[in-house]
Amino acid sequence: MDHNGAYHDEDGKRKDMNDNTQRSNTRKNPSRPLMAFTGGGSGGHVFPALGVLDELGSDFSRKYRLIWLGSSGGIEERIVTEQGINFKGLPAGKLRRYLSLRNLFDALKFFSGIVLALLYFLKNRPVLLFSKGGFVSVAPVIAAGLLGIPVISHESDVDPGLATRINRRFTKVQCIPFPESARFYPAGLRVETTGNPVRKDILRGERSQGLKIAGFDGTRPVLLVQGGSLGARQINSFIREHREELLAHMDIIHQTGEKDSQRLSSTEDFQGYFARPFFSREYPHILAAADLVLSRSGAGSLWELGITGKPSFFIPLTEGARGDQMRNARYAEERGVARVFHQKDPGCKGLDELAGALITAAGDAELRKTMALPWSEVVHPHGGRNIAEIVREFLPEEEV
Ligand SMILES: CC(=O)N[C@H]1[C@@H](OP(=O)(O)OP(=O)(O)OC[C@H]2O[C@@H](n3ccc(=O)[nH]c3=O)[C@H](O)[C@@H]2O)O[C@H](CO)[C@@H](O)[C@@H]1O
Repeated sequence: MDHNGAYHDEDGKRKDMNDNTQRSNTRKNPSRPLMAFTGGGSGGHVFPALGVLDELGSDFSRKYRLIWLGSSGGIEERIVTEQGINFKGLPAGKLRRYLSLRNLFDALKFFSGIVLALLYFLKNRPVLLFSKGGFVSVAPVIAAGLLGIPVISHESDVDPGLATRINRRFTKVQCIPFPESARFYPAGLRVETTGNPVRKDILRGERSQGLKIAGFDGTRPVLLVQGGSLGARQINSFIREHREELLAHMDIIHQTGEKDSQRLSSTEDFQGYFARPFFSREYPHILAAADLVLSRSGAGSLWELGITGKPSFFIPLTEGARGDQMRNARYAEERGVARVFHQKDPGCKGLDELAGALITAAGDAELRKTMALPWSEVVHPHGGRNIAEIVREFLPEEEV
């Protein structure tokens, strides 16, 4: 990729950043060494790896074939193939924390995932496996560990998820977001505080483009409401309840997720309200148009809102989750860059205070500036570069 953000294909032809084949690696050339990636279950387990690939650059994509091992039909398959990266689907169950007959089927899927990954690796011998976590990553990581293929693992959250905890036995280097996260890993494992990688497109969004997509004229402050890669029912209910009150003070762009999109976008005739299930290539422009953001506190969103300096209001996902989003959100709030709201957690402001807080911030540009300023002390844009340096340590010398 050159400094203008354009890529060059194998014949040296320049490609625009909006070209779907920008990371194109689908041309088969078996003589090139293979680098494998794994992870999935949500966008948060895929998008950060694109930030690492951006830093490895077009030279790397010319010299290496890339393969992503994920669950067939999962969100990772769509994101990765959209980026022109080869995808291999593996059977992957869910890791449930309760008894269910489905656990038996999922255990079978899990073991067949290990066998399939072993067979794939034996045949194709990748030089390295980069794991972005999520349960689907466990089988390939175990297979790589058994075959002595080096594994670099990256965890985006303050504390590791179950997949990362299992994977660390097979991992050569564990990359973490914050220095405070190191305490969750055993002594003897090489742990590197790299930060979280963010895909470069995120910094290339244009406000005017975002306003155009939403059909807004930019005279009123814009609130972006987003629920992570899958949408968020609780946030959607909040917006349904308070939409008219909020629309009296601001325009709203709302990423609803697929499940709620019908219910919310059927009422799209509200003036100043624009809803879509998911923003794909437009997302950086949509983010650039936002003056303030109401969001889940997945680690991916947290870093992207941070490096683009957005005043942020979080409703962490807690139902059925291990509490990672609450810890991410609190980490940001303690450092003064976000406000955290929750229905049940007594340590947070209640949702009944949220509409008022958003209206106050929308009407006060100085307050928004004060809220956004300390972000640069919490996150940084070098996560991808830091991880790319570690990746290079493991590549055969003549290929780097
Ligand atoms: C339900 C679940 O397990 N959530 C986890 C998941 O978050 P999840 O994937 O839901 O959310 P994240 O905030 O981490 O990532 C969302 C990603 O989606 C992208 N985006 C979002 C909206 C949109 O319209 N278009 C778009 O491209 C954002 O740019 C971002 O990169 O992984 C995170 C990182 O491991 C964890 O912290 C979360 O706890």
